[in-house]
Amino acid sequence: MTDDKLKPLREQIDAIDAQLLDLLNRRARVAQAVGHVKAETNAPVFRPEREAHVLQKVADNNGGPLHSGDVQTIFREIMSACRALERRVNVAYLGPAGTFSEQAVYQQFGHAVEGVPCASIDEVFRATEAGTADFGVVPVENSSEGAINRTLDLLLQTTLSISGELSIPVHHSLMTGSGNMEGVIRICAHSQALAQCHTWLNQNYPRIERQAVASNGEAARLASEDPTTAAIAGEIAGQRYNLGVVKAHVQDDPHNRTRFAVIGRLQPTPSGRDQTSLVLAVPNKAGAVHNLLAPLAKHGVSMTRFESRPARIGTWEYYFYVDVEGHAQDDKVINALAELKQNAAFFKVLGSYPFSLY
Ligand SMILES: C=C(O[C@@H]1C=C(C(=O)O)C=C[C@H]1O)C(=O)O
Repeated sequence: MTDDKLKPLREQIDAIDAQLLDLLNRRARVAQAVGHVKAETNAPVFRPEREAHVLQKVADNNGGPLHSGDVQTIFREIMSACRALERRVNVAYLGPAGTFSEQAVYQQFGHAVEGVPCASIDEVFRATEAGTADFGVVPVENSSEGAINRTLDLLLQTTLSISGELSIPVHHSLMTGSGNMEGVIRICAHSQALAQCHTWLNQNYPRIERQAVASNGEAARLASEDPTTAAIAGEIAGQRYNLGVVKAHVQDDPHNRTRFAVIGRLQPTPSGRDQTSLVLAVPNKAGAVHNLLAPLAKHGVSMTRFESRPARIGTWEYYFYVDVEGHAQDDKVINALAELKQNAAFFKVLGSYPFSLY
């Protein structure tokens, strides 16, 4: 009876799917043509400002009932597949497979990319600088634990630019091979993850040893090989290593998120909704930080982030990591940066890139 009613509706869906498939392949052929034009001039395959534009347009034009965020996810994957016909881009990230960094790669580039898992954040920078990878994805900041210092230090020295940013929700689970805690004598995770679950662990497993390891993916791998080890990691890492969930959502903050930067040689052109990241240092004298930032207000440039990091030269001097709204090619940003540079003892533009949708 139900099936009788479903049959004509499913026939409609089949007919629409056939049209969608045809349209998708028409789009793909145009992307191939774009690829040929780019190949002639050696132009970059991945254009984040153009992809940001396409995603903004589909959200603006979306008449529903599909949610705009879901439509954007679909179009992210369509563009990823089309881009892969031009060339599959390689993206380095903090591995092993199954980490939140890998999830961030797919959220930014879609799934039609070649992920290059690296053993450390340093190696992500090295692989991208050496050209083994076209881009790298590195964690910059966690909403509970603050800045990822190693990334900030490496950004200071690198010849690469920031060409994008994104943030993803970070939910941790406690997992073991058996799915329970019997016989478990240690809980492994990356030090950031242990810190993000600190209160929960103190309340629930105060007597079990905690061991920091290179990544949550590595913790999941260890737990899969040793019944006395539990891992704290994302569920994707747990699935990859066949772990059972003892308890989901063990992070202290339910809204825990991590922000990632995309690093590469590409310097995106203005998309209309951009952000610029800078590093600055000031001479060590009274009022210096205030003077340093005054040009931003003067030229109407909003600051969206301000982070300090010791210069580690033995004195109380700091590098300031500053994000501002706008692209380094926008007139008011050009003027503000020129003045900032005059007052700064150190000045580096890390990159201008489209504002993240996430
Ligand atoms: C097709 C292009 O190449 C890539 C694929 C895009 C797409 O599928 O819409 C958009 C930007 C590029 O990352 C392009 O540059 O227009």
